[in-house]
Amino acid sequence: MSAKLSEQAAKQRIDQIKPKLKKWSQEYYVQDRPSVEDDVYDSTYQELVSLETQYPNLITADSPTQNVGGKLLPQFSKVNHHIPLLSLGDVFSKQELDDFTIRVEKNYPAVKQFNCELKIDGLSISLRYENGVFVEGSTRGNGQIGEDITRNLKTIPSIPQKLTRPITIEVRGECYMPKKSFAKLNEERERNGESGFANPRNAAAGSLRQLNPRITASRHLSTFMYNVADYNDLKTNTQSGLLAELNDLGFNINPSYQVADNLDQINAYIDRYQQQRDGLDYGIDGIVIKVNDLKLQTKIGATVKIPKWAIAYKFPPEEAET
Ligand SMILES: NC(=O)c1cc2c(N)ncc(C(N)=O)c2s1
Repeated sequence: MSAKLSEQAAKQRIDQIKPKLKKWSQEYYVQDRPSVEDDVYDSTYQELVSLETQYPNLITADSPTQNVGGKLLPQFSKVNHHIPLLSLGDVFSKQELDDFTIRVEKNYPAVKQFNCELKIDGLSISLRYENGVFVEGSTRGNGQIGEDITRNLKTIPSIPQKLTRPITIEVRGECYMPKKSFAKLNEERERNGESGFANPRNAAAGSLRQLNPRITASRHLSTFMYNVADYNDLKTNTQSGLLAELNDLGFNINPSYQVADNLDQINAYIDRYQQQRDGLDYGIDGIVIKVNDLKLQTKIGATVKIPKWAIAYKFPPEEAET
């Protein structure tokens, strides 16, 4: 929490921050060409959240903290997410992570396990299946309304057109561009005199939000699925079991998830993947720690924007390549 500013100073700072975050958000979500690194956006956003928490009367409806994500591209028809795609609360230190797990276990003593998962640096997507058949896919958009990109998603090999069981389900995950594909794409674009994408996340977003599915198909995109909009048709009652069941249904699941019984195991997982991230063929910008029991997730619930049973531990920004 920043040092306590006077209300007037806080208002001045908030009035400085909001236009910056809106500009950066527009660049990031709509043009896929951000002018600042994620950690600059994240830390400025957290400063706004901290100031608005200190002075809730300074929160305005147009504040970036009051809506998730960017504008929708008018060329795509819209999809209403009946169960909103939430964002994630972020922590930037192990102390803050410790505070999160202690708070959850204090308020919900029944919590015994967390599930640790890699935070994939891609574009959030939602896939809807009816009786086991892929019927609709969309971007997160602002969490409530997304863009219908079904035709583009149908070109991605890791997205099953038909599940191994005829169930009706809505699954959420991340679409990403492998680092090797990103490097080849930028080499090709530069050979053709086009500007390269800033990073694999922007390349994935730019490739998914193409009007021509054939361009999407040429971009070697892949997916890792990790959440379900509702758990009705599933047999499992844990997050780790959910991932195994999604895998059995035919989805691509990131295999690096791990159940943790205590904070030491969570910290060991974080250290392991902070070291291994450069060797992965996909970008990760942190770790997602979730209460493992699905019924407890539901009991703990969410705010209007983020789940209270999960947190994202964000890695420090990678050293800029000299
Ligand atoms: N915004 C979100 O809720 C999430 C975003 C992400 C992400 N980018 N990568 C992995 C996970 C995960 N394993 O849950 C989540 S959850």
